[in-house]
Amino acid sequence: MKSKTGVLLINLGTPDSPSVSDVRSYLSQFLNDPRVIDIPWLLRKILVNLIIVPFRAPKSAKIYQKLWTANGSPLLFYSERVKTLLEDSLGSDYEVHLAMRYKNPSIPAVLETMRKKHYEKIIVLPMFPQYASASTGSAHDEVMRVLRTWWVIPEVKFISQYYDHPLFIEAFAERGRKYNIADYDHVLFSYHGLPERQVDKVHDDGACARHDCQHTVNEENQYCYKATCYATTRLLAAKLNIPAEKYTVCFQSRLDKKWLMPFSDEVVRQCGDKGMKKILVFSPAFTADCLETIIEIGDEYQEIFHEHGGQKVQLVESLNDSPTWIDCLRDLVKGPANK
Ligand SMILES: C=CC1=C(C)c2cc3[nH]c(cc4nc(cc5[nH]c(cc1n2)c(C)c5CCC(=O)O)C(CCC(=O)O)=C4C)c(C)c3C=C
Ligand SMILES: [Fe+2]
Ligand SMILES: [Fe+2]
Repeated sequence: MKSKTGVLLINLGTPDSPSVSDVRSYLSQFLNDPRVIDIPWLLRKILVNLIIVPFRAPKSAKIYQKLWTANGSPLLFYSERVKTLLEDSLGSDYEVHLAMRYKNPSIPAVLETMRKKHYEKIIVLPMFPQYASASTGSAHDEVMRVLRTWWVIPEVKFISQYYDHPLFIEAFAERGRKYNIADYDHVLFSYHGLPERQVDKVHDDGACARHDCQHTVNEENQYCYKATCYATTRLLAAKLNIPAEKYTVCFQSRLDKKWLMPFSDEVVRQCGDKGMKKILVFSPAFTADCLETIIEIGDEYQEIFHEHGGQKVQLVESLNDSPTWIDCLRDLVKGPANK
C-alpha cells in the first residue's frame, strides 16, 4: 500500500488582525515563549506581561495597521501561496499543510488535521533558512509537544536549516538581479537579530566570541545563527559578484543592547554620514515579506537614511512565491533534484 507523506510548513505567525487586542494577544504568546525570552520563568512573566506587552502592543498595532493590505498580513498571505504552489509542485504522493508558530493557523490545530490523515510520514519544514532556537527550535519544540500526545507516532523528519542550499541562494540572487548593484553605494545583508546569549548557548564553551563564526561553519558551530547568517551572505555575495568591501552584514529588530552586532539601523546611519546616497538591502533570514522587511527596512531605515543625508534605501523583495524558492522547498522535501 502506498501512503501519502504530510508536509508541515511552519512560519513565525502574525496577529489575527492589526487591532490592539489581537496584537497584544500575538505578542503575549510570542514573547512568553521560553525560547524567545530565555530568562527565568518569574522574571519572564513580569517583564513580558507587565512591561513589554502593555507598552509595545499599542505601538506595534499602529505599525501592523500600516502593513495590513486587502489580503491581510503579507507573511500569512505569502505563506499560504507557498503552501499551494509547493503542493502542486510535489504531486500526488504529498499533501502540504501550513501552520504558524504563534496565532493561526496554530500548530496543534493543523497537526490534529494531519493526525486524521494517517500519514506514513510527516516532514516538518520551518520557513527559516538559518537555525535559531527562537524560530526553528521553537517550531520543532511545539510540534514535538503535540506529537508526544499521539498514540500512533508516524515517521517524522525535522528539517532544521538550509542556509546554504543552492536553490535558496539562487532564489535570493534572482531577487537581487532585478537591481543593478553597481548603481548602489553599498549593500546591506540585514538579518533578524538575536540576543548574544542565545548564540552563546549553541557553543560547548558558551562563548560565540571565542569561535570564528564570522568566517567559518564547522561541526561545532553549524547551528550558530551568526555563523550561518555570515555563510548565507558569503554565498550570495559570491553569486552576485559583490566584493567584500561593498557589503556589510548587520542585525535588525533588537530589543536591547546585548543583541548581535552591528545593528542595522546604526549601519544605515553610518552609510548616510559617510555621504552614501543609495543602498540596497537584502534580508535573507525572512522568506516572506513581513513587518520586519516592509516597514522596518522599507520605511524606518529609509527615514533614518534620509535624515543622515542619504536618498534611497532599496529593499530587495523577499522570496514570497518565487518559483525557485518553491523548487528549493520541493528539493528539501524530496531530497536532491528529481528524486
Ligand atoms: C528569523 C526569524 C526570526 C527570529 C530568529 C526571531 C527572533 C525574535 N523575534 C523577537 C521579537 C519580535 N519579532 C517580531 C516580528 C517578527 N519576527 C520574525 C522572525 C523572527 N524572529 C518575523 C517574520 C516577524 C514579523 C511577523 C509579521 O507579522 O510580519 C515582533 C513583532 C513586531 C514588533 O512588535 O516589533 C517581535 C516583538 C525576539 C525577542 C526574538 C528572539 C529572541
Ligand atoms: Fe522576531
Ligand atoms: Fe557562534
